Amino acid sequence: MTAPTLVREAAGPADPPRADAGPAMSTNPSDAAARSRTGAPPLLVCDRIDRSFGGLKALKSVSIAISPGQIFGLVGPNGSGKTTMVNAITGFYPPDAGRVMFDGRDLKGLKPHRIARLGIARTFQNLALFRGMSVLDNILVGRHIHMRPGALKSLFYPVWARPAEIRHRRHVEDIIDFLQLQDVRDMAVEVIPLGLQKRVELARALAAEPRLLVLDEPMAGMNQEEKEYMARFILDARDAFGAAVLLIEHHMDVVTALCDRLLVLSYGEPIAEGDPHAVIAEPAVVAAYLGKGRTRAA
Ligand SMILES: Nc1ncnc2c1ncn2[C@@H]1O[C@H](COP(=O)(O)OP(=O)(O)OP(=O)(O)O)[C@@H](O)[C@H]1O
Repeated sequence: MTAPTLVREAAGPADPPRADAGPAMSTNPSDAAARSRTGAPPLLVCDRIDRSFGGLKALKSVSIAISPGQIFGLVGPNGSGKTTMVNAITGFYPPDAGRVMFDGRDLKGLKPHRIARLGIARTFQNLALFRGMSVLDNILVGRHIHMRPGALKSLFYPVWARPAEIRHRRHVEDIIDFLQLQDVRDMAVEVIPLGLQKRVELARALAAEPRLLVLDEPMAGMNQEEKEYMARFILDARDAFGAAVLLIEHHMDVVTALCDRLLVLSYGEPIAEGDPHAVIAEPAVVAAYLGKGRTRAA
């Protein structure tokens, strides 16, 4: 198998605008930016999110808008608040202030599993796979949000559940083919290389059929070839499934190659947003990465 090259592909197809979509928050500049790329209203809008841990302000008025089919990069030095932002969106650490709207719906008060059911799937910075389970079974876990057997259905398990189970397995097999995991599908997940484990996490997220895919450092610890495969799979996933992607990544070559738009955080604050190539050249961004020019404010 030849490694795909890490090149920017033409933007993928956007979902047609949904008549009922789009929160009424068009004053947000990110919102306008998201809309301008595809013409579709944003799928995700985070409006001035704050989040503290004790006296530490991990996020200070962070706004994001992502439209269907867009790959949005979120970068920043270690501890700048990227994972906290992911946790605010996915319901693990609800914001102290600000709103998260997904497809026009306010996510306030919703638990992570309810948010997942609305169509947001994530991968974790540190792998969160089930050791002792096969690759196939780990990916099947991603289908659980679509498995809701009622008491009556359970009573007639063979009649109701079998066809559903076959459907779920077929969907998972398609994803295994899509991500080229056939050779390891029956292996215990902990014995396969890290690069493939990361791919299994992506597969599990895709199994949920998300409309927004949140990828927290999907290439951490990978060598160049593995990074190039993963980059190709992210682009293909966006194109094949029409999902929007929020990508957190430290590798700048990846970010500039994949992302349509980039937001940089430093000490929990947005310091630059826009075209990835332009953003990473901004003096404030260079200074943040070199650790110059700012002192941490609590
Ligand atoms: N559960 C928590 N309790 C206390 N502090 C936390 C918690 N989660 C995050 N923080 C703090 O919030 C700040 C932002 O952390 P976060 O993990 O969001 O940064 P990050 O940009 O994702 O960093 P990295 O690139 O190292 O993963 C850090 O100072 C971190 O120590």
